[in-house]
Amino acid sequence: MRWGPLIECDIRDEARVRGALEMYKPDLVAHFAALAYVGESVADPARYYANNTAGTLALLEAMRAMGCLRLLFSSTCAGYGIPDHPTIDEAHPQRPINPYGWSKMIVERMLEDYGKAYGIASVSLRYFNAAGCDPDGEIGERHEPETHAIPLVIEAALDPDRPFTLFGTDFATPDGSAIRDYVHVNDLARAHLLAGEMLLDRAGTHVFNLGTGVGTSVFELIGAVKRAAGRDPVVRLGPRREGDPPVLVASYAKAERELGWKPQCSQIDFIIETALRWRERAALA
Ligand SMILES: O=c1ccn([C@@H]2O[C@H](COP(=O)(O)OP(=O)(O)O[C@H]3O[C@H](CO)[C@H](O)[C@H](O)[C@H]3O)[C@@H](O)[C@H]2O)c(=O)[nH]1
Repeated sequence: MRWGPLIECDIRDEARVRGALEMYKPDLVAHFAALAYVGESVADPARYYANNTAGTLALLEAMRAMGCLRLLFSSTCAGYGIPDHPTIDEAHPQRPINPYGWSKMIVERMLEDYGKAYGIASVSLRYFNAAGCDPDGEIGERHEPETHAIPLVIEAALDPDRPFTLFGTDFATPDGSAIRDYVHVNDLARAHLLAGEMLLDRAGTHVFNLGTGVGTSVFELIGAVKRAAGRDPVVRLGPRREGDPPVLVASYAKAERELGWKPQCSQIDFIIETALRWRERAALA
């Protein structure tokens, strides 16, 4: 498949999106961008509903108007809320516990309805914890402000003046810290290619978990950074962050069965190694 241009624009600007669709006449649209900070969504839900939910609605309307009827949507595991059991498949009920999760779950609902009423075919990819960087150290994540655990633990290992605050040590997990399923961005990228191929000849509304089936606690993350950086990150123990579920781990069996996808480079040590390489390179730039 040939992938078209990456267009950076406010998707709420329907006229601009229509213009881009008019110019490129794509067979499908992949919509990656979103606000994705759990804590921020609790403090400022309006931004999340405006960007993630209303923005995707405007995008869908532009697509419908221009006759582009396939969408690849970056969704999230945050829709699962507090899971009933440790490893979750796509049939697990969706009941988010933060506005971020709701803002995306509503889009998934819209996609069902748009599929039935207007024939929009879609794949929602429910990312678990997207992590790691391009192994060459050329592409990585930089958020302002940074809120994600991996870059912050790395920062705390490299700069003792920027300690890492661990949010919650009283979860019902073996070491008391929250468990997440970290999946390397290159594995996520490959899933998009496969899902895009699938959408070209399959109608309907589809959802897939993208995770590894392996959970890593925040304490284990700190241990992995210590191994990679050769230094102890400075850590402070803090209270839980509002909206944080204790455990989120994916079953990716459906993606394996229907997309032929499985994680290939999401071992936690590799994720940390690539994130550290990117951070060191970015510091030199
Ligand atoms: O300074 C920090 C930052 C994070 N954490 C902990 O580290 C874990 C991972 O936190 P991140 O902020 O890195 O990631 P989240 O799990 O909050 O968020 C991720 O998972 C969400 C679902 O809950 C969404 O999918 C979201 O897009 C994705 O970034 C959590 O237990 C969090 O409490 C800390 O202890 N201290």
